[in-house]
Amino acid sequence: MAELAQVIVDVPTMQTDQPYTYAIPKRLESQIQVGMRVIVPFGRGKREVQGFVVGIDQPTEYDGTLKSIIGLMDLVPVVNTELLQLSRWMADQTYAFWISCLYTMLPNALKAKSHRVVRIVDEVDEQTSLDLFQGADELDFERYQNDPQIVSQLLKLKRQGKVSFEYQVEDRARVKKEIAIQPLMSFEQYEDERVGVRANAHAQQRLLSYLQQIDGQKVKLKQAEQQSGLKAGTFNVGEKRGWLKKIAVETYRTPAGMIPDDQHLDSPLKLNPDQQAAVAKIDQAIDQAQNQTFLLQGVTGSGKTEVYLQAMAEALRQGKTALMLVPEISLTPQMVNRVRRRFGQRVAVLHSSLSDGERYDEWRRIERGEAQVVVGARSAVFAPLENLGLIIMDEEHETSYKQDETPRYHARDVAAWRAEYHHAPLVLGSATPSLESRARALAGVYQLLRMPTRVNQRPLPPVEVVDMRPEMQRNGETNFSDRLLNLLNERMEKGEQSILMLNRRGFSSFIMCRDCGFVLKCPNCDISLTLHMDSRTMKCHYCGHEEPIPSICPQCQGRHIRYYGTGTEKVAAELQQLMPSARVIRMDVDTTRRKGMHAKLLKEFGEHQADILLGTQMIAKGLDFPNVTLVGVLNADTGLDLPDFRASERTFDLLSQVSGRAGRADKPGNVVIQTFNPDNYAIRYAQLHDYEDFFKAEMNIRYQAGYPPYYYTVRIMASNEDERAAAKAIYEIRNQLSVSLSKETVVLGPTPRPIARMKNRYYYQIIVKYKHDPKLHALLKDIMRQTQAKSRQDTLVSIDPEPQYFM
Ligand SMILES: Nc1ncnc2c1ncn2[C@@H]1O[C@H](COP(=O)(O)OP(=O)(O)OP(=O)(O)O)[C@@H](O)[C@H]1O
Ligand SMILES: [Zn+2]
Repeated sequence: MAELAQVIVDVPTMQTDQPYTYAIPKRLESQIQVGMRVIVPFGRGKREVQGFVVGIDQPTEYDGTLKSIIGLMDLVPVVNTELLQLSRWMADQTYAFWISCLYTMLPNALKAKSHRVVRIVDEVDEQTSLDLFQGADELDFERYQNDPQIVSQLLKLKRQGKVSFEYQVEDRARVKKEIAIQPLMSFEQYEDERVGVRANAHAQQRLLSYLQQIDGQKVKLKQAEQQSGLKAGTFNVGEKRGWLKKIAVETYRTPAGMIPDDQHLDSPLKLNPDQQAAVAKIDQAIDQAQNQTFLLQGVTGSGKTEVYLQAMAEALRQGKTALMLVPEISLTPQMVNRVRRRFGQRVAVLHSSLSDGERYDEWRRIERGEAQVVVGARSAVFAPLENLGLIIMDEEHETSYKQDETPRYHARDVAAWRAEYHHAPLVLGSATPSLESRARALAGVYQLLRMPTRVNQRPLPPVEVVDMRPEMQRNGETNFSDRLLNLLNERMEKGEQSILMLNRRGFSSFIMCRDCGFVLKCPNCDISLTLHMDSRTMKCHYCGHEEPIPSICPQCQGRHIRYYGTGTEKVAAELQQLMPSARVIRMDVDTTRRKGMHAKLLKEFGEHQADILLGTQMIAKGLDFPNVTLVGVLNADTGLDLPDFRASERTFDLLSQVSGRAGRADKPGNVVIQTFNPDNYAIRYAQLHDYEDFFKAEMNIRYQAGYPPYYYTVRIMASNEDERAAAKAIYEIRNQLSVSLSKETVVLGPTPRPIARMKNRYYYQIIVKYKHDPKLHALLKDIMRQTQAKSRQDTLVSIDPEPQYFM
């Protein structure tokens, strides 16, 4: 008789994308659990790979031919039952390997081949310490994992809280330690010591009474120094005299910013009737554990955040946990701070600019149940929260919720899956919902909650559209219309602030030779190089290729090279010339590259250290500054010409979002939108703050053209360094599809992808549009399987369900 485990191995190919059966050695039988990582032999030779245990079978008779698991990587599962199921569903939905989905859910620190150590975190008796740890305070678990006696001893110590198990990938992913002091004597013993110490040795006397005061508890040294007002040296003396001992205790790295302590939290605001109605509906769903999806459609400044916060509070009151997703969290420090100020220590924050160590610490706080509220960007949707009572997705229309590499999941779908698993409501919030979500609300699949007015009946700011064509004729090339400049000056005189946005969507600065028209392109990709003034180079945004800015045209040797496109730098320079006394903060990828810069610049602006905040799209979202009464969009139309059916929707969203930053408090606001397409419908409806009519117009266009939400879409791409091979592969796929798909399904292409060459590979694509095609899913899985099997041909095939971009 033997127990068998089902293991998904870390060999991401189609052939291995299924559980393999391994025998569980006797010594591991009592410890192994589903969701743990293991080391197993794989393939011929002595190759050892990592894997995840995804199932353990009933003991069976077996003939001894199976390979055995070599060792355990974990003592507790790193993936719980829910996430394991989710990973499997996700692999199926996104045409990705199961193993890739499993790793996607884990923090980096647990991804690479990790190394485990066992550390003493609390006193263990001397014998154990000598026997097991040989007097040191940590041991290398790798060396002992196959010794059942040692393992069981360690497990016992772990249960007693005396040792911790840690995964080490690199130093930065280590558990962080801090020195603490541990009093060694009783109150009376300290009393006796005091008598022995000279009365004028004030510091030592103070230390003794401090030690009495903390009553046997260990206190972090830094904190002890603060509380007692004593210097580190005094604690050293105390240690020599045997009054205390220094120990290392585990601490968490807290990402950016202080967490307020629980006495200084914000209290909830008094809700207005719309907010109240929304919160009541959501609370009811939480209380009754109803898996309902709500679409909270509230104009900018309608107080959606307060609705989120109060609904999350309800989930906590019910003893449940809450997950809040926000797009690109580093761009919304204000939002994170509001959540932290409301829930304090119970909040964990997850986002991409955390270091691996910080992320790992936050993950552990969640996994251990110490944090019950999680705020984070896309991948936070996998936060190992148990007992979820509510999931919120703010700005649900944002494309950053879709991952554009494998596994190509959309966080909205994953959130919906988890909400269903936990019988919890899901709240999708936006001022400008995606057409897909709004259509679902219309069909009654989602429940629509509306907040059509701003808090306290403040008006939405009037929006003026300025046609830049006559402006240019009058004033020559400029980024500032007379109207915008007048308003900017007026605001400055009144001591009010302005936000200016330079729309960089689908747009880059490039150079062109005026004599021959030559444009400098990337040698590896089918795209022009972007000018970067800060590093004085031309860069490719796809492959990273970099070269100096040419002063002579490489084609005709002419000297008339011109810079096209407008960067924030150039606009800032023009602004400084037009308004010499204005204090301007510039915010773009260059000025915010360093960690924490984004938050710092926003803080400065919030403290009115500048009159104007000039930035790219990154300033459009979520900012709430009461003193901002003017928003200017310098170029509204740059995104409109992209070969993408969502171009108008994105432009409308962006303009609505950024307009919403003006006049949010008592002072009324104004918005100026500069454009070369003043009659474009996306711009006109944004001017009128008219989501409803934009929705109708855009739905009509989508209907005519057969695009989402009337159809679902899948993009299939094939790439190869050899262009003909890529084309051949995509035609084969096309043929295969056309044989078996339903009549209603439309296959567009094959065509070269709009950016046809990238990193020296040629790309071809097919777009499949379908309404209901029962065979498609299986067919696509087949295609995936076949193309993977033929991998020696060097053709890569990817399948992207509901792509957000078609470039
Ligand atoms: N019930 C309330 N009473 C008073 N002030 C409120 C109330 N609800 C929200 N506010 C305030 O109104 C402002 C706007 O609210 P909030 O930022 O939540 O809006 P929002 O709908 O999330 O906006 P956006 O979509 O533009 O980010 C905030 O300063 C918030 O503190
Ligand atoms: Zn390139």
